[in-house]
Parts: sequence; C-alpha cells; structure tokens
Amino acid sequence: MILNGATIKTDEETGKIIIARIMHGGAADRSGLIHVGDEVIEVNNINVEGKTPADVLTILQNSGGIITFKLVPTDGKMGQRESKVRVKAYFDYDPDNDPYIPCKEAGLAFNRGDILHIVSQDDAYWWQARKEVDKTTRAGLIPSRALQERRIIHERNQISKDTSGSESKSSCTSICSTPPGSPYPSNSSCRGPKTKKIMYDLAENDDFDRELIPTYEEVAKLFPRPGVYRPIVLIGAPGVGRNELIRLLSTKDSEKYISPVPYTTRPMRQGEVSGREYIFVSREKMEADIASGKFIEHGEFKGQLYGTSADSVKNIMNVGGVCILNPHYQAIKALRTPQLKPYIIHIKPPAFQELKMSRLTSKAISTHDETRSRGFTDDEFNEMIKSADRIEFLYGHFFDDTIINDDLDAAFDKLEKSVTRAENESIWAPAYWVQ
Ligand SMILES: Nc1ncnc2c1ncn2[C@@H]1O[C@H](COP(=O)(O)OP(=O)(O)OP(=O)(O)O)[C@@H](O)[C@H]1O
Repeated sequence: MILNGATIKTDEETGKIIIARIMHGGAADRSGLIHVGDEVIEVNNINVEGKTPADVLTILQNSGGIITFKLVPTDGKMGQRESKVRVKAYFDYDPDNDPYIPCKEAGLAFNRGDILHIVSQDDAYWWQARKEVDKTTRAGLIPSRALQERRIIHERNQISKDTSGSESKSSCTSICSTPPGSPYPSNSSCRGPKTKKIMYDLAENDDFDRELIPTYEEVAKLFPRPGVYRPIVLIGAPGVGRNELIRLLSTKDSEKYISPVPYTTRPMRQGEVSGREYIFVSREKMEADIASGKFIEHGEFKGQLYGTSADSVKNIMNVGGVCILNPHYQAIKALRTPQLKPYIIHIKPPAFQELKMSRLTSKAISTHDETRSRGFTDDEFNEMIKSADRIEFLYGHFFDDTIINDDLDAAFDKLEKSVTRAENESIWAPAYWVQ
C-alpha cells in the first residue's frame, strides 16, 4: 500500500503497522520526516494500533484534504543515499500484471532495453528504480535480480512440467505468507497465485541458451576514443541485406569501412582468389588456431569451418578503420568482450508485403540459391521474417540499434547515422567494458 511516497506493512514480529519503504523522490522522501521502520500510531487523529494496512487505507479513502500521521521514529535510521547503479533491462515488466508486487501503485513499468537507475537495493527482493530518461519522477518498485531470476527459473520449470497454460487471478493487498509453488523466497513479503505462463515454448527453441537468465545487466557510459572505432556488428536473418548495406558503406568510404576477410576450410571455387573472398586454410590449421584463441568467432556450415581472426579485426582498428562484421547471430555472445566492445545493429526485414515488393522491384537474388540465378520465394520471405523474430527474441537485449531494411536508401541512411553515433557519442555499454 502506498501513502504519499511511502509503503506500510504489518511488522511480522510486533504486529504493528510500520513504514515499509520510502520511495526515492516521493513526498515522504522529500519531507525527510518519515523513515523506514517508523511505527504508524495515528492517521488523521484515528488510532491505528492493532489495525491492518487495509484498515488504514479505508481511513484514508474516507478522509479528504490534508492527511496527518503520528509516527514513532525507529532507532538508528539512516538517510536514504541513492546508489549510482545503472542497468539495462533484459525483460518487459508491468506491475499491473505482477500478482506478487507488494503494492502495484508503487511499481515501475519498463520495457526490455530501457536503462534504469537503481536508486536503492536495500530490499533483497524489491529494488527501487527510475528510468534514466525520466529523472524527475519518484522511484518505483521493480523486482530485484534475485527475485526475477527465481521467477524465470520457476516459469521454465512450470513450462517443462505443464504446457497446458492456465492463468489465475489474484489481489495483493497486504502482507501474507508465500503461496505453495511460488517462485518467491519463503520470507518474501508478497503473495499471489501461481505465476502466469510465458509465451514461448522453450522446447521449440533448439539453440536457446539455457544458461542465460536475462534479467538486468549493469551498464555504464562508454565514451568514444578519438581514432579508435568500435567494431560494427551487423546481425540479421539470411538474405535480409547485410552484404548489400556493407557494400554501400564501403562504396561511401572504402578506406574507413573495412570488413575483414573471413577464413574457411571449404575448397576454393572457380573465380575465387585466396585473400579476397576468403582466406582458404586446411581444417587442421584452422582447428589449431581456434583452439589457441586466434578466432573471435567461428562456426560450421555444411561440414566446413568459417571464422574471423582476431588479428584481422585488430589490424583494421590499428589503422584507424571501422571494422564491419556480419557474423552468424549465434556468435553475438562470443563477440561481446571488453577487448572488442562491439556496437551491434540488428538488420530486420519489413512486413511480408513490403519485403516482397521491395525485393521484386530491385530484382533481388535469393541467397538460398547456390547458383544465384533466381529471386526469393514466398517461403524464403516468410522464413526470413520468422528468423528475424527469433533473433530478436533470443538476442534483442544485446542490440544497440535495430534498422528495418525496407527501402534500401532509407535503411542505408539509418545505418550511416547509427555508425556515426557509435563513433562520436557516449553509449550505454556493459559496465565491465568500461572499468
Ligand atoms: N532494401 C532492399 N531492397 C531491395 N533489395 C534488397 C534490399 N536489401 C538487399 N536487397 C537484395 O537482396 C539480396 C540479398 O541481399 P544480401 O546478399 O545483402 O543479403 P545478406 O543478408 O548478406 O544475405 P546472407 O547473410 O544470406 O549472405 C541482394 O540481391 C540484394 O541486392
């Protein structure tokens, strides 16, 4: 329950009504007069000793105008110091749909990708946060990393146990015990029913990274370094147009925008030149180099190895070039290192009709056809869209930008702006890249 920027609860030991939290930046916080643990004795001259938080709410609902509290201060109270921690949210959160939040009105809704300023981590399960773009508002409650991790593990377990998908409703008005089967720790001061189902059947995501529990990533501003450019990583579904966009960048400034020549173990085809399309090497050599960490990313396709060497990226960066990479999306995690600090852009296809029309108009060549002699089929367009949705679901929280490749000129314009931003602006990045 939230009162002028503070929440109250019944103290489990004493049964008294006490201040549970002060919301940073709210009226209670600004007054400096109310502190966590203070006992609430009277509300509008009505004695509330022995009453419940719900009774207090009734009193408040029945009174208009100024509200007065009589409080017994707690011992040893501390001033609220704001933490400086910033995190990037890796999931969407809506307190209205969270049956476990102790007080919905005090919750802060956010979307995946939002930067949050965590102002207090005093409570192990409910942090207080503000959106970085919205510094003036009072802080709101969000699930802590520990709580969200438990929730995700619980949801995954539920899905593997039961895929039937029932959802139940609840209210959350006061302090109570944890329900059976709850993802919450038994000493959490929340209650609710079984958690609701998540939308994705992980069994269908064959390459879903089961170790990854996407909650929050601590971030800090990464400032540009003159003359040292972050590698630009273009991620996208096969055939979406990454090579075309890279070709346009290189045409614009071939000395600045440089793609390293990849290595492969596949035999050289007629017309190919080693060092131009690929650097052709034996499997033994490439496996040995992979084992000794000489590749920043590698993968196998149709029985042949492909990869990008760390040295080729370093060489481009050393001559002041912008290294442009277009690896398979599964390489994202391997590339996200403090040494490389990649700026990751997702190149997405537009909706089906737009995709089909633009590719028909440009007489686009299907990348699925080895002979490169036909256009894309409807099935290939649908597959491209499905693949893009899947990439977004699995890796969307790692993207610095997303560009829809509908009209080629417009998409290229957006790419140029994004690349310029990566060169010149300070951008939120994992905190351990910066320290
Ligand atoms: N916005 C666009 N409008 C029209 N045609 C496009 C657009 N983008 C790319 N194309 C065309 O689509 C075809 C495939 O593009 P491209 O080879 O760049 O795809 P890709 O993402 O690099 O594919 P892959 O990753 O499978 O190698 C090419 O013929 C290209 O000219």
